Amino acid sequence: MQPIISIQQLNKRYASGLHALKDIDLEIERGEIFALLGPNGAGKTTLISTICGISRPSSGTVIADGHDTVSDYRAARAKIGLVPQELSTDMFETVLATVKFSRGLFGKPQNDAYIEKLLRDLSLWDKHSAKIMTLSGGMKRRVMIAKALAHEPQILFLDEPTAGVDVELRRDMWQMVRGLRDNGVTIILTTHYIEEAEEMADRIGVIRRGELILVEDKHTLMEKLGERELRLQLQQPLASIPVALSGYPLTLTEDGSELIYTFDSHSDHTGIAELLRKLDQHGIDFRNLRSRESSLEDIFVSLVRAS
Ligand SMILES: Nc1ncnc2c1ncn2[C@@H]1O[C@H](COP(=O)(O)OP(=O)(O)OP(=O)(O)O)[C@@H](O)[C@H]1O
Repeated sequence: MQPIISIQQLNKRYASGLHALKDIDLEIERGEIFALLGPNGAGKTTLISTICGISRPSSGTVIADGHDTVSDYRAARAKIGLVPQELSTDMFETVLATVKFSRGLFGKPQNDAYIEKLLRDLSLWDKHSAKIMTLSGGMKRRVMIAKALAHEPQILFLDEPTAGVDVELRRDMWQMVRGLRDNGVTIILTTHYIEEAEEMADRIGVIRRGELILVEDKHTLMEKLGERELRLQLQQPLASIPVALSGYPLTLTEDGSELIYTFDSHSDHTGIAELLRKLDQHGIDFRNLRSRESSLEDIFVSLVRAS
């Protein structure tokens, strides 16, 4: 299948001289949820703005559903819905008028049935005649999504969709985004909440200092880079790791109460049995043993830290 977005050798230099995007190559598959991760200032918003045609590339091309985002801007933009980080709308307007107006901006004929379905899908229909200023923060965010989808785009960009939102609302948002994907919308989101990417994304892209350093299927990424950790809660705290154990990948917690052993989850030989024997030989008793797999967060932190 043809990718819905195809980005080739994309570069963006700001007037200040800052090289914000460096030789980005990326294809987004139709119908996927793609999460773009990166530390502050990595270039996520710049990448989204450039794909959406809001910011012009310095070089390279972006094709959105068959249309070049520079030479065929209007057609490309019509395929895209963008939910920006900041709430940006007329707070005195009603929900329905706001969403209808957005559709009109793209020259689409009025379609009351579509707008009603959209508002119902986003649990906003009850509020269609309410002024936006009277809505809760979560509802305002939904209105921003309804606005972005008013012209029936195939692609939806969500820039930090749940920043500052409480856990419950975040889960609602996730469910709603999945619902949109099930209706055939391709979704690209940026997030600081790694948990969000872990929960939602089919694929993950990591951007660091303007470079896309990794694009991978989420499960493959977690399998490939994941490590397991064994934590041994000691009966007696240790002041330091005994010399006899210095050859093992062990760390001691600051208070000396836990030994942490890290091992490759795919290796046939974990070395755990041998480690436990050694501990026994040296009279190190433990009262509890827990194992944990590294999360996407651990993987992400190690990726962006590596220089
Ligand atoms: N209009 C602009 N002019 C000059 N530099 C800019 C402009 N917009 C962004 N930058 C710079 O480009 C770099 C990338 O910024 P961008 O906002 O794309 O990062 P981000 O990954 O979205 O960050 P955050 O997670 O903080 O939102 C930063 O160094 C930023 O200061």
